[in-house]
Amino acid sequence: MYKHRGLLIVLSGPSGVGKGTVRKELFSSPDTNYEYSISMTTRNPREGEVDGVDYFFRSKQVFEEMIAEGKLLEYAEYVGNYYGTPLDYVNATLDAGRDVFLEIEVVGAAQVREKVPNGLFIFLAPPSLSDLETRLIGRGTEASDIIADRVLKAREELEMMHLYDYVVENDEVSKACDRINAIVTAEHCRRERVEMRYLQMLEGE
Ligand SMILES: Nc1ncnc2c1ncn2[C@@H]1O[C@H](COP(=O)(O)OP(=O)(O)OP(=O)(O)O)[C@@H](O)[C@H]1O
Ligand SMILES: Nc1nc2c(ncn2[C@@H]2O[C@H](COP(=O)(O)O)[C@@H](O)[C@H]2O)c(=O)[nH]1
Repeated sequence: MYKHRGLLIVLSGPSGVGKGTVRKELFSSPDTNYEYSISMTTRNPREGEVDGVDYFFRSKQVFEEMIAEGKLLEYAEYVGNYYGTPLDYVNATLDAGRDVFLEIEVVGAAQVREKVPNGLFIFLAPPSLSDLETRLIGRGTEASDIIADRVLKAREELEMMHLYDYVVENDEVSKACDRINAIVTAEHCRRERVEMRYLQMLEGE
C-alpha cells in the first residue's frame, strides 16, 4: 500500500555562512512545519550551548560506536571533530509523514544525497568569501587559527554548490528564510501533484 512520507530538507554550506542563524529564524516562526534533527558531535559545547538542544555532545568513543552500529544517517569529520545525524529520529519522523530539516556540512550532505536521493538539497551561499570571514570573526567563537582553517575549507565547500537542487544567498537572514520557505512550498506542490497522479493511476488499474 502507498504510504506518504515526509520530505527530508538538507541545508548545507560553509561554516559561518549563517546556516544556524537561518535555521533558528525559520524555526522561530509558528508557520514552520518541519522538525529539526539534532546532530551528534564530539566537539565541546560553546558557551550557552545545551546538550540535547543544540547538539548531542558525546565522546569520540560513543560516536565511533554509533558509526560501527550503523546508527548514523551520515557523518563527517570536520576540523578535528565528528558530526553526524542520528538515523532513528529521521526515519521515525519521515515515516510519520512529517518533514525533517538537517543543517549539516557538505561531506555529510553528499552522503545523504546517496541514501535519500529524493531529499531537497539547499546550499546556503555567502555574498562573498570576505563576508564569510567577517561573519566567522564577528561570531567570536573560534580562535584565529581555527577561523583560518574554516575559511580555507570554505573554498572547497563552495565548489560543491553545483551538486545541490537550489543555491540560496544569505545576504539578509529574513530574505534567505523567505527563499527557503518558497522552495519548500514549491517542492510540496510538485510532490503532491506526482503523488496524486500516481494514486489516480493505481485506482484506474
Ligand atoms: N545574513 C547575514 N548577514 C550578516 N551576518 C550574518 C548573516 N547570517 C548570519 N550572520 C552572522 O554570521 C555569523 C555566523 O553565523 P552562523 O553561526 O549561523 O553560521 P553557520 O553557517 O551556522 O556556522 P557553522 O557552520 O560554523 O555552525 C553569526 O555571527 C551570525 O550572526
Ligand atoms: N555532516 C554533518 N555536519 C554537521 C552536523 N551538524 C552540524 N554540522 C556542521 O558542522 C560544521 C561545524 O559546526 P559547528 O557547530 O562546530 O560550527 C557546520 O558546517 C555544521 O553545519 C551533522 O550532523 N553532520
